[in-house]
Amino acid sequence: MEPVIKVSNLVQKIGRQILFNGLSFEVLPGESFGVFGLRGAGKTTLLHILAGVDRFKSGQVEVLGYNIKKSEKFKRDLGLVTQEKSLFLDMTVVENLDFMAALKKSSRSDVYQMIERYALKDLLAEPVILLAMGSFQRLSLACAMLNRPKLLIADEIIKDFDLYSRNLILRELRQFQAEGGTCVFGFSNIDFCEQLSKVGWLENGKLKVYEPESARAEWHRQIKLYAEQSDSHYV
Ligand SMILES: Nc1ncnc2c1ncn2[C@@H]1O[C@H](COP(=O)(O)OP(=O)(O)OP(=O)(O)O)[C@@H](O)[C@H]1O
Repeated sequence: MEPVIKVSNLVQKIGRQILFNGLSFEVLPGESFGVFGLRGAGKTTLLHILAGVDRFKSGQVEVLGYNIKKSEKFKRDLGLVTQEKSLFLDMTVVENLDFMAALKKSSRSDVYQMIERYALKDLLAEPVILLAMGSFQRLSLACAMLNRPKLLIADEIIKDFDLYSRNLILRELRQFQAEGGTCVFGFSNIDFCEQLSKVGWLENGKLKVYEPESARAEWHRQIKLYAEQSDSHYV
């Protein structure tokens, strides 16, 4: 099975800081790969490299069969949800969908399907800036899915928002994977492990791959160790 993502010896520097010191890993078709790490570990930077947004210092990155330094064709089959608000805030919901659909050469029926699937019908005339966080995230994912991608890259897709939006988004992600889609998520809440098939843990410039349950166990081990060390300072 050819990997959807193949990263070999990836090095990234920001100023003098070495953020990635030779990362190598693969993501297989249909996998749900979560990139985990503490604040500033480089989750967003790694996702942006995989999406072809950020340049990188050295190493090789292949996405959907393309060396991303040589070809941008992989972007046709990519859906992206970034961490910061990445819709047009001063346009309405339907204007965002229409504009994204035009860029991605999606059909009218794709737009209608997204409106239906992401329960956006009653929000079409709303300016995006007025949307509640859950609705905003439903629209972000709908826009990312307009081109029927093979690979979804999404940074902190589940946030602290309403349960309806959370359940709808998780349902759609499961459906996407059931149809053969591959996902890469950036996440910082360990409970998100439930949604994943693999976890890539970023720490000190390296990435270690865990089964989700082992990542959760490692997180709780570190928390316990940290609490014990903090307690011993006060003895
Ligand atoms: N454009 C930039 N200029 C300078 N420093 C940057 C830039 N982008 C990222 N950094 C630094 O690189 C490091 C990694 O940032 P990144 O946002 O990728 O981490 P993260 O794991 O996603 O963090 P968070 O959980 O806070 O989102 C941080 O130290 C950040 O300050």
